[in-house]
Amino acid sequence: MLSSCPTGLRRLHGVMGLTGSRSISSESCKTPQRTLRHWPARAVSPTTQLPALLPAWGLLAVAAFMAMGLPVLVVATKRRTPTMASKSSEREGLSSAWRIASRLTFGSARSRRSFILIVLLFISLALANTAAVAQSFAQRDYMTALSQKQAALFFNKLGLAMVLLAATMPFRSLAEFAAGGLTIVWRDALTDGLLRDYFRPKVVYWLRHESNVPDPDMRIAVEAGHFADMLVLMIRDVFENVLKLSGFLGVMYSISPLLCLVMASYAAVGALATVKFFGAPLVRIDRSIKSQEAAFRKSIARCLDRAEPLCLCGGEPSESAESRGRYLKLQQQQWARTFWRTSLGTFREFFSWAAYLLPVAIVSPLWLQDKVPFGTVPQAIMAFQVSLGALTVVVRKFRSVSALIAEGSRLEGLVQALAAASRRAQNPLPAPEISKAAVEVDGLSLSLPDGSFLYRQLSFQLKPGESLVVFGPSGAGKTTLIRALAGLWAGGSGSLRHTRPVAFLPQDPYMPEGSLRRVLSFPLAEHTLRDEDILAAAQCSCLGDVIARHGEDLEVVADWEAVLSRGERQRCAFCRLLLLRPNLAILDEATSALDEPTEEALYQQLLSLCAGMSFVSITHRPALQRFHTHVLRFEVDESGEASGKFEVNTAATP
Ligand SMILES: Nc1ncnc2c1ncn2[C@@H]1O[C@H](COP(=O)(O)OP(=O)(O)OP(=O)(O)O)[C@@H](O)[C@H]1O
Repeated sequence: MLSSCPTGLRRLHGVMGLTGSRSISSESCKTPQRTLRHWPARAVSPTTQLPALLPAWGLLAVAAFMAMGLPVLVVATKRRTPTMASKSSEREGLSSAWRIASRLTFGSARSRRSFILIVLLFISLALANTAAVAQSFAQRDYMTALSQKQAALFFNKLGLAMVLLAATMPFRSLAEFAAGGLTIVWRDALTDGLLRDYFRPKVVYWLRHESNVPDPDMRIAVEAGHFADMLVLMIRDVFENVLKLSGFLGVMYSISPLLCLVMASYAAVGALATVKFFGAPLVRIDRSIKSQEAAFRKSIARCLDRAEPLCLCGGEPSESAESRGRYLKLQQQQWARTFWRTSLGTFREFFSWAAYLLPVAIVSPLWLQDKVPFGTVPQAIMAFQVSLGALTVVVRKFRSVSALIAEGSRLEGLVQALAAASRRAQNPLPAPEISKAAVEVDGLSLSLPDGSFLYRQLSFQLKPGESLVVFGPSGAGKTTLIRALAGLWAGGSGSLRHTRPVAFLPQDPYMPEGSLRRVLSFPLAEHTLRDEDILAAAQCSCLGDVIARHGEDLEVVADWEAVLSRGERQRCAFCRLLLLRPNLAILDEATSALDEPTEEALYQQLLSLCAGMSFVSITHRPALQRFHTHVLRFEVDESGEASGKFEVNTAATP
């Protein structure tokens, strides 16, 4: 039966594995023999089918490389001239997106799940596409039957086409499910990795101070999800197109090798033109729009965060002008993108319309010369369109490709910045070490980023249980000393050692979101503490009125940053200190917003409840001196450099 089929069709049987005697296509082979007088029946044995298809596959490889690989290489290897921007941690182009994508697939804890879902996606798409190719044969047959007015054969083949169409549905649903699952797994892997790096000790500090990534929140919370979404869509497209290509290229080659060659050249020219002329500008503009959108959003969010001081100083008009300016910059880029997208769209439109005429021009003469049945003409058009579509996926999806590359490079920029911040956090200068003494500072010199020194050769020592008050003019470097003790400074030399655990209380304490219990016990795990201990510590921190106002309910939730006064926030931090009871407490103007009697009451509590604990206080209030055993006094000379004088406090309260 096969030997009587047309050569090309038999070749396709080999490719599609449809060589069974009752297969759809072998059925269809009978029809033309019965109905078409001039259809040549060239006999080719099944064993020669694969070698005969080698030219088609060679052509496919070259065409696929030219249409997909080469343009992608052009974008990936495109480098900007070295500028300040290109020195940034933002990695450019496809290589960044690729690094992120490959980490998701191979380097994450979820790679097994990803692999299973990718295989499921591939198999379901392969089955759906096999059904689609088989359907194209049924279509050819019913069109031929229609042209020859063979009603019975027409309805028979039409029914077969409908069955095949229905068969693709479950495979399509399965592919949809696998793609959805893969998006979730990849977003999870990406978000998890970024969050873990973001919340490593002290990383956010260095990210804020030394990186040029102004919007990590946006990248983690929004763009990671979007990137995973687009990446899965892209992979699905590539799978689908490769499968279509392998199915329909065989069909096309069986009809006319010339058609195959024309299609491959046409696709290669189209894809190269797209990437060469539209690629680089669109990727660059997309990335710039992302950054400007983030800056615009941040300028609005900042005003909400600092609503009270902004309203009090009447800064709305000024901030409005600032935000408007950022928006106008964004708008300029949006116009540029619209221009490039319009040009790309026009090119694509022209490209696809011209593609309709080519198969008609090549295959119609064959039918007119009775070399092929009529159904071959629509089949060739369909195969040409599908194969061309597959080869020009870069052309058709270039908007998504450029957005994917832009977001991939921004995420890679964040990954790089987090890695740099993490290295910085592990290597502060000077690096604080653990000591048995409360604090030991020996020959400490701290410098600013411009290389100038705040002070040099500072030395002092505090034994366990001793305390130190630090005085000095504004800008002398008192807080910088605290930063160095916390490992948050990167300019200096000398030795810096202190006992652990240590608690730092800044002037403006961190207020977490959540319940009053969390605010009073942060960063301790709040549910490991008993209510009565938290309430007692709050009472000792002069927070009785705040607790009473909330009905002594520790579960009450509010925007504590906005609800509590600065003095109340400072008292919350004091409450945490009483619960934590570390070996060393460092208070940087931690009671500056309190009235003097409350401040003194808190220090009294510190001395009585935390006996044996050492503490260092930075303050501008001389009245606090009596609660400390030692004093460090900074003075600044004419050159702007400070020097510190350390002495025992003879006026300390016993
Ligand atoms: N990251 C930084 N980059 C550049 N200069 C900095 C940085 N951090 C601090 N400085 C400068 O270092 C100096 C010391 O700052 P620091 O905050 O230690 O002063 P201070 O003595 O605590 O002042 P105040 O009493 O006003 O709080 C200031 O002139 C400040 O501008």
